Amino acid sequence: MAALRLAARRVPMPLLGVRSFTSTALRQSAVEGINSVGVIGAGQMGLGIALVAARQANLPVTLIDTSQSSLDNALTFLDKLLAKDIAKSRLTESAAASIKSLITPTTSLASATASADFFIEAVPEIESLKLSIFRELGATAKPTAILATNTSSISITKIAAAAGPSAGPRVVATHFMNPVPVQPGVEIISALQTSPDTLAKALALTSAMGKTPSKSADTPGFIANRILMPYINEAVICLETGVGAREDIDSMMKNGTGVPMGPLQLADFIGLDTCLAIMGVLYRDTGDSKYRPSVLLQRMVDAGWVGKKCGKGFYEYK
Ligand SMILES: NC(=O)c1ccc[n+]([C@@H]2O[C@H](COP(=O)([O-])OP(=O)(O)OC[C@H]3O[C@@H](n4cnc5c(N)ncnc54)[C@H](O)[C@@H]3O)[C@@H](O)[C@H]2O)c1
Repeated sequence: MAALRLAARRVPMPLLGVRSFTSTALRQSAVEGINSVGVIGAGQMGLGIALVAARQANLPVTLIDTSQSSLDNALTFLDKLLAKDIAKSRLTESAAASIKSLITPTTSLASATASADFFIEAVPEIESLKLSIFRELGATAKPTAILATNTSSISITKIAAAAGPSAGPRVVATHFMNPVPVQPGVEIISALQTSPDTLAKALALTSAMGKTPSKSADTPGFIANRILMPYINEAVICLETGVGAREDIDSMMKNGTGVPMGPLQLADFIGLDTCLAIMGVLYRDTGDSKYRPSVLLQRMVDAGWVGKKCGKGFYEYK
């Protein structure tokens, strides 16, 4: 339950009104050699990662998404998050404006490859998509750039192989927890190819982003999802087989284990498509039937009811 207890923690945001934001020219990087970050994918994880890179590490971020509407939604959400912190006196208006000015949205990956020293990929959990992005990064990013993935379950070694032999040692996983601005945990996963320098830079940058990194081996699900996903999957099986109603399942786990939300609501927040993809990897890569995804989870995804991000999952969202 360590992962769940972690999820229950609420971390106070630092008072950034007193922090000085400097111009790009004067900026002192928190991590040697890392002066700018490229975040690929502006969904719920990518936006959060971009925000903490700008806010905590004070680094300029290029936020790349192939969908203009995803970028528009991300910027609207960013404004909302910053406004909330201004309203709670956790941020001054000028600090919020500085943070926002550090984030540059674009639909073109090519526009970031010449400048970014550290990429963090956060596109959907689709293996072929991630492999094609790392193939491109391996061929076009700066020869010193660190290439990190936020994958929840896909083999980092396979992703590093796609980047090619010269880029492979610079590939690593920085697996942030959701919601990124709130959760302090991040898993750092090394591929077989990852060099000690890449690992050190990933640990240093995530620490500068205000996170507490834990190292994990490149095994299916790593630490967090090896523990969390079977728990969520079992909750869906409980619903499917009539062991309990959704409210009873969530209420029991919430009030019985001290987590901030029950497993079905948490699945809605993560995205049922993401949960299904992770269970699929755990099942396929271990061959162990204890990881078989629940039929109901598959059917919810078939229906397009993938959780909070689409307005409907196990619960409805406006
Ligand atoms: N949701 C979670 O709780 C959670 C937690 C930890 C890790 N992750 C992992 O983070 C990654 C992203 O998850 P998410 O929940 O943010 O997904 P999401 O669906 O919210 O966002 C993905 C974004 O990627 C964009 N995209 C698709 N193809 C692209 C491309 N070729 N180039 C650039 N952008 C592209 C989409 O337009 C979308 O905006 C996944 O690998 C997921 O497993 C998710």
